[in-house]
Amino acid sequence: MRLFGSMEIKDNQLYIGGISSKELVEKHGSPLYVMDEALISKNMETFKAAFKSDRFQTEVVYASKAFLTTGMCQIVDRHGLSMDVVSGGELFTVKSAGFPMEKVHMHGNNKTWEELEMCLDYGIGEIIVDNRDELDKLERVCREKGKKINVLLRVNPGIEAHTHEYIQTSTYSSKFGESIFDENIKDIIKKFIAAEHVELKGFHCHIGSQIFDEKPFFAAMDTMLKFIKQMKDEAGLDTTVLNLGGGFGVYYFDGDDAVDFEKFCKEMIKDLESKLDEYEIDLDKVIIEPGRSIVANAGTTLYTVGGTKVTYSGKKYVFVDGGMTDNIRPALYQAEYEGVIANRINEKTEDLVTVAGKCCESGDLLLRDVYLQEAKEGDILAISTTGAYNYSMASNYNRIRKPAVVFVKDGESKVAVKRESYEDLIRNDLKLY
Ligand SMILES: Cc1ncc(COP(=O)(O)O)c(C=O)c1O
Ligand SMILES: N[C@@H](CCCC[NH3+])C(=O)O
Repeated sequence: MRLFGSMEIKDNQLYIGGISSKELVEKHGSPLYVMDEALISKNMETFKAAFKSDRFQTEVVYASKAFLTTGMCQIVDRHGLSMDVVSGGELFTVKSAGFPMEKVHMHGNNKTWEELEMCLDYGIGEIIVDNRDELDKLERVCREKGKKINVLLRVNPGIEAHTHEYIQTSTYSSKFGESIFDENIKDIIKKFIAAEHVELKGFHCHIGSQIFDEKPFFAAMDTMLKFIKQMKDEAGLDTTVLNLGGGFGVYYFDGDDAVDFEKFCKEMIKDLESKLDEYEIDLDKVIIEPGRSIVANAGTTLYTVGGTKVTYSGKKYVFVDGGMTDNIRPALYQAEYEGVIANRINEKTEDLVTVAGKCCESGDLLLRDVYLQEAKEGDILAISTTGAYNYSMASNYNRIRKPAVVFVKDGESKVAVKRESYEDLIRNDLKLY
């Protein structure tokens, strides 16, 4: 298993943030989401330092869908990043954490009336409007409240990125945004420009997630710049902000060629600057929205092994006390991960096993056909790179209690989310009779 951030091996054990896996599980129980705070901070600072230009303002917006808790909002705030939210729930969390509302960007392809009202009541910085109908909705809410709001229009530049089809967002049939190839696009932009309560600041695009190949990002950027020029010339677009979204691929398992985001951001800025000259346009601000690349490698899930089984066909399973309820990604995207027996990490990895969770689904598999140290009941299994889209996509299936989340740093662990209790499971249930 590749080690990230503060991970180290001492006394035959995996340590994260200066604490052994055994101590973490003894103190906080299992399964346990462990977040390496120093690595999250480092990633944020890297993005901030690398995504800078003398030519235009830049803004790094953390895509909170990847992982959001109140404590995470505090970390994002400490590092001066902005925040992208896509629902009333994310927005409420961010507001309740005391995060500055002017740095919040609201997304979503189907914002409800209630969510649009929240955006205006909370005074958020910007709404990314998904489509022409949403503009009408937003105008109505603004009119009723006597308020104005800055917006970007999400457009689809039609760039196919090589990633799982479920997480591509810029194919011609994607549900997100208005296509730049729509025959009415000029009129749509004019409608935005003419809108009384809405200030169109520019455009947003996001081509997908977990993308390794850098070419589609550059292609999207180029297409967007040409589109901006066209809209300036043909639709009278004035000030311009360009938000290029997120999607930078990270390492999960052997063979993944992660985007070096420091180098990539610098190249992106250089390319943008030279294209602005080439196309004779100016941008006021360029924004990126990394989610996964900030938190994925900083997360490790610790499980307790309940036992093993060899099937009639000879397949060996290791059973753990979590599964698809805390990590849906293998079942949803056939995602692959790396794992180790964290309390005997130096032992040889000679046992070919599949790690299964405890849900009533044959597809509830966390690691498929991997070599591990020989696992026994009571061992701790660590799976790395679970910081993004694990906790945030956790489910209620089989009423398995959701794990606690702890942040670790310099030998200290802080609980960021308490483990769900049995009482929590029925807290909102009402008897019908
Ligand atoms: C609009 C938007 N911005 C940013 C992101 C973050 O993407 P990632 O976590 O891959 O960086 C997403 C998710 O794919 C998204 O839909
Ligand atoms: N949830 C997805 C990615 C979607 C990103 C948000 N648009 C994942 O786990 O990889």
